[in-house]
Amino acid sequence: MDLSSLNPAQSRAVMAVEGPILVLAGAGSGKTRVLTHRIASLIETHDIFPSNILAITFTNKAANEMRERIEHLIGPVSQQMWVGTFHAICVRILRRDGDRIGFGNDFVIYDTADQKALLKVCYKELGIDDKRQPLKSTQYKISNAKNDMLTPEGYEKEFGGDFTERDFIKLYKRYQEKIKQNQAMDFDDLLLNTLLLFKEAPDVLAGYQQRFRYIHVDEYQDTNRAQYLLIKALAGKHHNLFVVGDGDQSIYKWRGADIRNIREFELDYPGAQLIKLEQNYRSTQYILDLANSVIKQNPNRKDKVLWTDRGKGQKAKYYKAYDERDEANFVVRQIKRLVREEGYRYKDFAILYRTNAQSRAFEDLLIVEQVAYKVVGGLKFYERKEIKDILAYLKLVVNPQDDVSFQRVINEPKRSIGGKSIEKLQMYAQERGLSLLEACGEPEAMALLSGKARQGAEAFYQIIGALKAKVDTAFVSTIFDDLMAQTGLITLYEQERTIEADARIDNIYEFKSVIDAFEQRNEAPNLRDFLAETTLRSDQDSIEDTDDSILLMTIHASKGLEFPVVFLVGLEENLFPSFRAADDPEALEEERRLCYVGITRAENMLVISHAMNRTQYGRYEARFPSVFLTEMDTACIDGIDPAGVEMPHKEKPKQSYFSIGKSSVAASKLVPKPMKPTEAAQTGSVENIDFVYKPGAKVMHKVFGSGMIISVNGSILTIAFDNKGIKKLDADIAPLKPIG
Ligand SMILES: Nc1ncnc2c1ncn2[C@@H]1O[C@H](COP(=O)(O)OP(=O)(O)OP(=O)(O)O)[C@@H](O)[C@H]1O
Ligand SMILES: [Mg+2]
Repeated sequence: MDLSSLNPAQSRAVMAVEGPILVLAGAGSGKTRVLTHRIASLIETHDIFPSNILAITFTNKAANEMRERIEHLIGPVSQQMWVGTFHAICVRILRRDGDRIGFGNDFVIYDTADQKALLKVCYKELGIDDKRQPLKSTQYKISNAKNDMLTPEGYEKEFGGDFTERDFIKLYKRYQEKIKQNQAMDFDDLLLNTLLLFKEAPDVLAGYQQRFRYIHVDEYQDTNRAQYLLIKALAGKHHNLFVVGDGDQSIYKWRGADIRNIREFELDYPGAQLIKLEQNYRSTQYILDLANSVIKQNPNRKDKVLWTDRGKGQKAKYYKAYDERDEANFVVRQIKRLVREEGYRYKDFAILYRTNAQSRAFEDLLIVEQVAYKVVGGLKFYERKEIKDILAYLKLVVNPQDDVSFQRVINEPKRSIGGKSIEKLQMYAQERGLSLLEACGEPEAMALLSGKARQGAEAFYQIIGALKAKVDTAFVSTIFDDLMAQTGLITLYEQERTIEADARIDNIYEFKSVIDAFEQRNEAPNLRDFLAETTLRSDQDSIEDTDDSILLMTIHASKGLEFPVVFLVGLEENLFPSFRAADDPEALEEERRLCYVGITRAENMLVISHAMNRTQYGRYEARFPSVFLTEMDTACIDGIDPAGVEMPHKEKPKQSYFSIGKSSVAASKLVPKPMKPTEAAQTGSVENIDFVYKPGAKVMHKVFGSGMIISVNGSILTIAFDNKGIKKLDADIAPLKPIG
């Protein structure tokens, strides 16, 4: 093992083999790197079998990187090593041994959208009004209960006395019954059921304890209770547990992460070695000092030393924007300049923001400017309708019990099966303990449906049946091709001849290439594993190294990553820190840690900005600069007034703020149409400004180029394109931008 690329403290961590070890260190000090090196060293120097090693990472991207690096070092035997996220590891365990707690290895995994669909059914059946008990909050509460290891019964015991909890308890119970009936698990169930398995089947646990002699966990500060218990169980025999983390980067408290797990590691694992790393290899000194000036405002933390020999570097740049469009304009102008003058590539830049909705202003401009960009975790590929439809078909092929998937696609494409028919099927199925798909195989049930619906249901049953027969022998790609041929999904979209349908077809082909890649990567590719992998895909996975694109993402999604240049935008009160932190000191501390994470992603250059006015939830209003700006050490920032940050002003910016070269966004042609804050707005995924298009206005289309609007009918625009003739497009979906 070559240790020359590690500093003494890092080498110590790599060479400490037995017993519990905690590496506690600030951002960019090489924690993840040490973890990877240690695994390689176990195999290379200490002759540990790869199959005795478990490594838990925070994202699938990190897992793949680790696997690749280790494969590079030791070759294909690394395949026997288990590397993955908590969820992926649990899936693997449950597929092998879930039968011991009543799960076949065919169970499907429900993502948040599936969860929502299932909850809707529960609301309906129980007659509970979602205005009184909002669906989103139920979803959140169920997840929290599960992270705290509370089953519906456990929850009832604890909180049943409180009448305001009554509806929630009913919903949680019904939800859990149904999910079990469907042979499904949501993300939290994966952890919970693994723990349950270990409790019910101690021999199974003993087997894994024996197998995983060396256990590793990255980003330990963000583990929740269930994850903590899982590690504790697995490490229960050999106690060779190697965890790395940084209390200052704990940013998932709202999802149940418990910072005590890291603080009390030495109590939980007596005799633990503590190793601290102090040299930072990522950033220059100004950036580190700036990060430190913010995080040191948090009470109850141990101050850490972090130094770098990369030199002082450049001070952070500061920009006070007039509004969010001016902010975007500034950022894009800077990026273009740096590419032009300093030899940066687009992929060297990351724009980090607090909420997803903020990406919109940047996207607007980047499209007009024709600069390649990627929104990480924004509009997720796997959340698009056509992809979810295909996934639902495939899930149903694997698991005929999956009623949620059945309802999603039974009438997609149209098979004349409406709500009434489904209700009839449901009644029939319920009485006999069948799934909806199974009911379609019963002549008696079919007799209940009208002629057309019956034909549709029978055809559907046949399609799924024929595919199911191939599941164990055929390639995933063959099953996919068959599915397309039998359902005619692509053909139908082709007949639509709209841009949206074309985009959907593109996405379906893109999906096919996902399958191809999966088959190339795996020795024995099968549909079950493929579905597990796609459902567990995390936000960071959409980043591809080869892309030369600017990356846009939330600070949460940037954890563990690094970029040569970082733009940290929207440093405003009630945005960053979030309005939720207004009168909650603990929430404010978490926001501050998030700010620390954001700053420490930067290698060479950091640019911070805020806007004096912003449209949020449809209202254009004056904004106050973030408290974090006032905490930052001004000696590390260029262009900021050391006397403090000024309050908002309302003067108009110079015209140049709005224009970059020829293709400027003409602010005057756009009439903002206020939108109500929706449920989605709270999760940050809503686009908060919408534009009214008028006849006569010029627009730019991503594919067709420039054109002029001839008429407007609702959201349907008729546009005469300069080179592509006249087309009708839906303003809500088409990749269109107004141009001046
Ligand atoms: N000894 C070293 N020599 C050279 N480069 C190093 C060394 N240690 C770490 N690095 C580099 O420093 C950067 C940061 O390392 P790494 O991502 O492992 O830090 P981290 O502590 O995990 O950061 P974070 O807290 O953000 O997850 C990486 O580019 C890594 O390759
Ligand atoms: Mg790391």
